[in-house]
Amino acid sequence: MERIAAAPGGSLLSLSLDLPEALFDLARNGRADRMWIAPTEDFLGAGAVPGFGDIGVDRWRAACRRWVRLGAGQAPVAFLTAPPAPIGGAARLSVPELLLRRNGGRCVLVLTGFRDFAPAAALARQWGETFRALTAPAAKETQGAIERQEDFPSRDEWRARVRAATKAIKAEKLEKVVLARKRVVMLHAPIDVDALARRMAQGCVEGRVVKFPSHNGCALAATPELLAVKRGRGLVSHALAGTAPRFAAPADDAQAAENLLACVKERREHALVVESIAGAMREMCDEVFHAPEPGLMRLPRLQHLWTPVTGHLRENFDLLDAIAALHPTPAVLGWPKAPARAFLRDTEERRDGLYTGLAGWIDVEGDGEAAVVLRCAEIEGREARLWAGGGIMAESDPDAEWAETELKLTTFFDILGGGPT
Ligand SMILES: C=C(O[C@@H]1C=C(C(=O)O)C=C[C@H]1O)C(=O)O
Repeated sequence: MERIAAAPGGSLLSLSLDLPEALFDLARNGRADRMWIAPTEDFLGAGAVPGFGDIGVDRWRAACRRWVRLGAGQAPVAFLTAPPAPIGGAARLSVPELLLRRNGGRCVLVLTGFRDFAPAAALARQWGETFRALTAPAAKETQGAIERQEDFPSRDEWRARVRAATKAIKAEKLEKVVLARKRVVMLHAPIDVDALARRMAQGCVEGRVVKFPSHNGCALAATPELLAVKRGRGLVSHALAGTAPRFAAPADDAQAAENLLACVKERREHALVVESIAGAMREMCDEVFHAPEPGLMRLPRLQHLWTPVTGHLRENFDLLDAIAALHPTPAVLGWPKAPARAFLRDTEERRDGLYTGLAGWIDVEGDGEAAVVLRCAEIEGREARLWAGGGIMAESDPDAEWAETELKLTTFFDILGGGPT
């Protein structure tokens, strides 16, 4: 309290405290506004520092230069989002009042506030309240059965949309466009998003579970796609495009993988993404590298062509520059980007919530991660709006694309209770 009182006014102030693991688990079972649960690292956020709940990149950079840091030394973190692919654009940031971080067996609580003329005790009281709200016992878990569901567009409309896209591609207006569709699922009882997030995190092979507030509720995803990971000067972006189903029988599964790796259409679709990412990275990085052939990312229902692209960021470029340059990739928008965007605008595809947008975190040193929000839903009360899409190329078949999006939808639908787990 004395050190807080002595800190200069007009800047953000953070206090990091080591946290016993049991308290971390308590908070994880509580009501965090924002969650990032990944194999190597978990973040939970509660509350937002007044005036820093929705800030632009410049304001964040200015705040980082003056940040007063007390305590155990872990860097404070902001959560970031960027709009869905057809819009794209710069990230917005939110500085949590309370951040819980677990990595490498260490749990830390970072308390952040704006140091103004109010007494230090007022700041401490505010942190205490947010912590109690976060760790208050959760209501008993309920999971209503599915009452009804509907697909938008319908299957017939989807066929027409895919045909319109392949026609535009053949007319050489563009090379690829990512079409998406929505399933609106209504449950009998309000959806307990935190319980759902915990269930998703338990068996999550997709990589990371993210929960973020969105315009009309909250976005929840188990996403396999990382747009940008920065540690020090190292930057990695993962090209993920080209999809095949998984099969229970190992021989069938291996055959599907072989076909995917050999398929000219899927390889071309994937190569567009790799070339676009590598091109954007060369503007900011030295030593941009990727393997000449894609690998496979194998998920429970799907397998994807996958190429990590790595580079060393040059001086003066950071994670937020990388996001601005890379988002959206042709994996979720299409190629070239301008006609793909125009096609989606003219055909009035409106993506709810954060689907194909970004969710991530960044620390005051500029390290962080941004994931593409896929295999997700926007949840509001009893309703979950699930989204899935796929890259359309000249030779795409509407029914095959429907089947692919159907499999992508199952990642979330199964957890909601709609199918086998
Ligand atoms: C658009 C989605 O996925 C993207 C599209 C893919 C494809 O077209 O093959 C594969 C992975 C993702 O980059 C989605 O899951 O909704």
